[in-house]
Amino acid sequence: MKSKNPIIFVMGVSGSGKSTIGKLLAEELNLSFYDGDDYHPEANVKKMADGHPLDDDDRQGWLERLNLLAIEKSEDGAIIACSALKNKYRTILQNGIEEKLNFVYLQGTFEEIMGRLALRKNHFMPPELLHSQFNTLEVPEDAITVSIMHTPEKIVSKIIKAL
Ligand SMILES: Nc1ncnc2c1ncn2[C@@H]1O[C@H](COP(=O)(O)OP(=O)(O)OP(=O)(O)O)[C@@H](O)[C@H]1O
Ligand SMILES: O=C(O)[C@H](O)[C@@H](O)[C@H](O)[C@H](O)CO
Repeated sequence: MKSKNPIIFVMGVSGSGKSTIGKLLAEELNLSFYDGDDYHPEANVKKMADGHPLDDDDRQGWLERLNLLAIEKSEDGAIIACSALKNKYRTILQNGIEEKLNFVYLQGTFEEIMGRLALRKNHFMPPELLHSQFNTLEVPEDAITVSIMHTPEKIVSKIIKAL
């Protein structure tokens, strides 16, 4: 691992496993975990729950909050789950941080992820929004990319090896 206390963003579309993998990775690395979903304003959560995808304007303030969180945690390190779908969103997350952030991209196909969303219970995000998540996604070129089709433990060990 390059840095002792890294800031690691676990990114990908809804249902790719950001919360599941992020929490486990945080345990393994003894770092705190923050779920980007908890930083959305209420209006964003309501919009998604009502079946409407967020747009760039909706995401702006949310990404700025997560950027501030990353700055605040730059000494201690942290694992942050955030969809970070577009290149320009990832640029917002990096603002004002000298050291390059680590992005881990959880890669899965529409069918693989839809299969999991269909089974997931008690979550505000409707599976119908997965199409727009994929349409918005700009696959990162310089992220640690791991297939979601392994056990969470295996995914985490692959990430740790790649860091
Ligand atoms: N590697 C895995 N193998 C099997 N099931 C998994 C794996 N990773 C996650 N899951 C399951 O897939 C579903 C989606 O995972 P999770 O909620 O962590 O995704 P997410 O990216 O955080 O979603 P969202 O962005 O919508 O909050 C959950 O039901 C979770 O238990
Ligand atoms: O950028 C986005 O569209 C949002 O962040 C979504 O990805 C949700 O927060 C999350 O995935 C739902 O659980």
